[in-house]
Amino acid sequence: MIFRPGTAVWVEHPDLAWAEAEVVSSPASPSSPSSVNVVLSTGVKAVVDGRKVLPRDTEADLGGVDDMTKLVYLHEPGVLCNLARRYTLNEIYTYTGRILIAINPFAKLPHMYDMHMMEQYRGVQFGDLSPHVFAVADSSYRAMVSENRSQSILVSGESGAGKTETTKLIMRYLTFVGGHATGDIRSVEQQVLESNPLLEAFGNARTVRNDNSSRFGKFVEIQFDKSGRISGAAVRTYLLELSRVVQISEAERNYHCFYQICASGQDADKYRLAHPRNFNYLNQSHVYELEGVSEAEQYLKTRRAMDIVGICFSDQEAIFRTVAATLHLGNIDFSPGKEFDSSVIKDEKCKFHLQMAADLLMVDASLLLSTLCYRTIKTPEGNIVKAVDSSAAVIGRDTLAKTVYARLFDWLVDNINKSIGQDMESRSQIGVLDIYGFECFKYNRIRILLQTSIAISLML
Ligand SMILES: Nc1ncnc2c1ncn2[C@@H]1O[C@H](COP(=O)(O)OP(=O)(O)OP(=O)(O)O)[C@@H](O)[C@H]1O
Repeated sequence: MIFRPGTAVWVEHPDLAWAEAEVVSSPASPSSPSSVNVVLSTGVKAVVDGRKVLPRDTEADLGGVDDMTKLVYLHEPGVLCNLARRYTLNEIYTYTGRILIAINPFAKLPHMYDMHMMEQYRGVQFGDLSPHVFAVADSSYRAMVSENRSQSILVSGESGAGKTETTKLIMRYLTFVGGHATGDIRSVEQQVLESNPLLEAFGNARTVRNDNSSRFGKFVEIQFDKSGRISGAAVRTYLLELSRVVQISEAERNYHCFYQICASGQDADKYRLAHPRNFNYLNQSHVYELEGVSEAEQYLKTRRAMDIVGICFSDQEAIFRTVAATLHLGNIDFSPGKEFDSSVIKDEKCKFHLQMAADLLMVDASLLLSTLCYRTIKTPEGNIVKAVDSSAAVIGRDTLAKTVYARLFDWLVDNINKSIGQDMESRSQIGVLDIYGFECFKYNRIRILLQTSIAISLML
């Protein structure tokens, strides 16, 4: 693009992402035909790559526009500048056509979500009022009723962007407009929310961006009868990040339940647990505590959530036995055996953890050990038992820990659904997909690459 001198432009900036500038001359020199001489709004002169210069609308409203399709230039700096202008005025929501962009306010805004606000958005045409998450929920509800078709709302964004909070707000609004068919005092929203501490204890962890990051995808399905009243709900979870059970990066943590059980006092003693620094699955990062969080209190909260969901005492005991067993399992280490490519348990300490893991899982300790140190290969002539080296034994141990944890999580979700009450014959549903947040690191692991590509393909 050729820019005439005096043209208002955006130029890429290492700290600000984009900076306001004005073209002085273009091209800067015959030897570099694509570069442009600009002067930034700070007065600094610069020569920039003309391919990274974008036009700027000098007449744009200083308060921003509520729908970005109204922008003269719908490019990255235009969008960012508009969102920033609105955010300065405490407008955290902006539309781009039917898409709602929400900026995390990191502050409580009760007036934004109270009953009065819900009344205001009820039945109002999308776009008639200021952008709001209730407008999205309302238009979805009305489309479901008038078209008699199920709807879904996709909530996506970076880790810590506010997806889970937004999902809760959508549920609150749907409960408000949909009521409950059976007149149950505990609303579906309440029931789904009451199960949250439980899901969070087992499926949330600290990441670099969020102390309470959901490490699983969640599809909350609100079911409606033919008159548009809520008749049930279900929570479907998927893609729990299992690698976290056995491997964590510095500054992150494993799932909350592990720290909670270590701080549970008598229960921790019963399961022969100690401070998290003593367990291989927890001490790969040195973050053991979260600011303002008492793990002992959280443990009681998780127990209470289990009571609410209707998990009986003996099942609760079995759940925490499994969690404790996972920690002991992670402390079983191996040394090379006498024979080539074989392994043996490393020392007395490891033998203690093996015995504990076996007792808690209610399996035979020597059988557990041989399962980890040997592999059975099925052949047409019969089974061949082959020893494995110590690194393969460690992989086997970690796979076992991840599998046990995955089964435990699925079992919990099944119980939550039984407690909430699904309507198998519902007429239509509104599904809210809270896809788990992607993270941007300098070097992204394959998991993050896959997560991000799923999030992007769902958005398209
Ligand atoms: N609308 C909002 N109003 C007030 N605070 C908010 C809002 N949205 C998010 N927050 C704040 O941001 C924090 C992180 O939000 P949330 O847990 O919803 O992020 P997330 O996108 O679900 O993250 P992750 O993908 O890591 O699970 C919340 O604990 C809350 O403090």
